Amino acid sequence: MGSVRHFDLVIIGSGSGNSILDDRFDGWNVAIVEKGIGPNDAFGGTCLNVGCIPTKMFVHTADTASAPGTGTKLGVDLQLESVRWSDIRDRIFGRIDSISSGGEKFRAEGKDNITLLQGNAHFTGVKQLTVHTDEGEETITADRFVVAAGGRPTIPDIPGLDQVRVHTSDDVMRMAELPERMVILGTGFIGAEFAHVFSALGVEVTMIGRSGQALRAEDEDVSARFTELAADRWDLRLNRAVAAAEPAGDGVRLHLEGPDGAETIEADELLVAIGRTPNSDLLDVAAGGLKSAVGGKIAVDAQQRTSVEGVWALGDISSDYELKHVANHETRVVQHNLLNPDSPVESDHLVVPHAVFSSPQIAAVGLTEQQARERGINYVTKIQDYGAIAYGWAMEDTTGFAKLLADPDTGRILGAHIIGPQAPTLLQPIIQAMQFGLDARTMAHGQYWIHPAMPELIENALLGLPLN
Ligand SMILES: Cc1cc2nc3c(=O)[nH]c(=O)nc-3n(C[C@H](O)[C@H](O)[C@H](O)COP(=O)(O)OP(=O)(O)OC[C@H]3O[C@@H](n4cnc5c(N)ncnc54)[C@H](O)[C@@H]3O)c2cc1C
Ligand SMILES: NC(=O)c1ccc[n+]([C@@H]2O[C@H](COP(=O)([O-])OP(=O)(O)OC[C@H]3O[C@@H](n4cnc5c(N)ncnc54)[C@H](O)[C@@H]3O)[C@@H](O)[C@H]2O)c1
Repeated sequence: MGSVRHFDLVIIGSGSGNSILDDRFDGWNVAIVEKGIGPNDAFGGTCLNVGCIPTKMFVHTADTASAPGTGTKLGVDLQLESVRWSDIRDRIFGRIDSISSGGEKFRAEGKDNITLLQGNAHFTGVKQLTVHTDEGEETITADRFVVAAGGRPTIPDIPGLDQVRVHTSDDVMRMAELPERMVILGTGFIGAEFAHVFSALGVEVTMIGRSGQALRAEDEDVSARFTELAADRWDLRLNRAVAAAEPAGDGVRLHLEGPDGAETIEADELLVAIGRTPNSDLLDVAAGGLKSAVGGKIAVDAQQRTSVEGVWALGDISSDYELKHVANHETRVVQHNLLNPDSPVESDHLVVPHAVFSSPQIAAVGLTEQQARERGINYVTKIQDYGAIAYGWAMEDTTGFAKLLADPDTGRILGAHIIGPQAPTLLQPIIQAMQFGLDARTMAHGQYWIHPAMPELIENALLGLPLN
């Protein structure tokens, strides 16, 4: 081994890990290691480059393109004249790519005490990392490490898949042209969001799921409603296994096994969205002495400490949740614990919400009804339709609802599930109530609710809970 540079702190990953560094670290000698993500090897991690932010910019665009569908029932006939894909794509990435390259420049040149090492890294010992940069291989050590190396799209082992063009969320938003037909494998978050985006922009979408429901991790009523609506909008093939893939002209042909036997599907493009794999394998965390948890994630305690003293992990590589707001929270915990070793704090994962920005939107927090049942928890529910509140009449909504679960004796809110317009925004006051211990009765009666605004959905759901 040549000369080994030693740092006070090494951070692996420029997604959430990049937010650790502020002025309080000015006296520290820090290295941040990043291999680059997506087709352009970008700086700044998943959310900025290939995740939350571009997808939601596409979702908003898709919502706008869907306006004719919602206008008709209101008596407003609209027409979608054209979708300028390259303009949409370039507008979105014009904004994102410059933020990414600005962040990279700042990290590379902005502070004398921070070194940006660009390249693939893997552990070669406890608190020892080897980085493969363009200039060659460099081994570094540090007193403290933060592992924030995230995950990557999982590619299934399907015969013939290596012979066809496979898109993942990493590159599908940058396609040169919109295809006529797209097949999406997976009916989870990413499948549901991209099915909305591409179908709203005029692509014929076929969605393949291996179970009998789309978004099956959601509350059973929400998942059932979403599945029903998805089947109206897309060619939804459930209970299907993909037996093989092969090229078909310039596109792809999939051979499926389903309830009615064998079938084939052809499309111009294939998007695989069946979950994500933590990057702990590529990083060889075992060589660094880091213990793994279920699914290959790095095991951490409530302070985000790994099994090696002085090494923390956060975000997708260690968290049970693959959500940016969770990664951000864990980042703040690690930041505090680095700066205040004598008064460490713990991550709070008690009330973690999520949202799926499909059409309709979905947002949820707390227990699903199936979880409450399985755990033998005493609960009551109320399902409040959008169609039964004034703003729901204005929207002529006939499919959306909010479902609440609460403890019948104390009124404590146990879970909330919303499917319909602005679901994530409508959920936020419930998250607040659950986090700060506000019970359903006090929440419903103890404040004004703006009339006739959409949060009346929540007010009515709370009032309708059959509490003792
Ligand atoms: C399509 C999509 C949409 C999403 N939408 C949402 C959403 O709407 N809301 C939400 O809350 N969450 C969303 N997420 C999830 C969210 O993006 C992630 O939870 C979050 O970005 C994880 O952050 P992180 O810091 O843990 O990892 P990342 O941001 O993935 O950062 C890890 C970094 O480490 C680098 N790296 C990895 N291995 C190495 C190595 N060996 N050497 C050097 N560098 C390495 C990677 O290149 C990467 O830049 C979405 C995810 C996807 C894929
Ligand atoms: N709005 C958001 O917050 C948002 C958006 C996108 C992604 N994300 C995060 O990214 C993660 C990854 O998203 P995702 O949609 O890839 O994963 P997911 O876990 O949401 O869904 C994957 C789906 O693929 C299925 N599946 C797994 N293996 C399969 C196989 N071999 N063949 C067919 N189907 C298979 C699973 O049963 C599941 O239904 C999410 O779990 C989420 O945490 C969040």
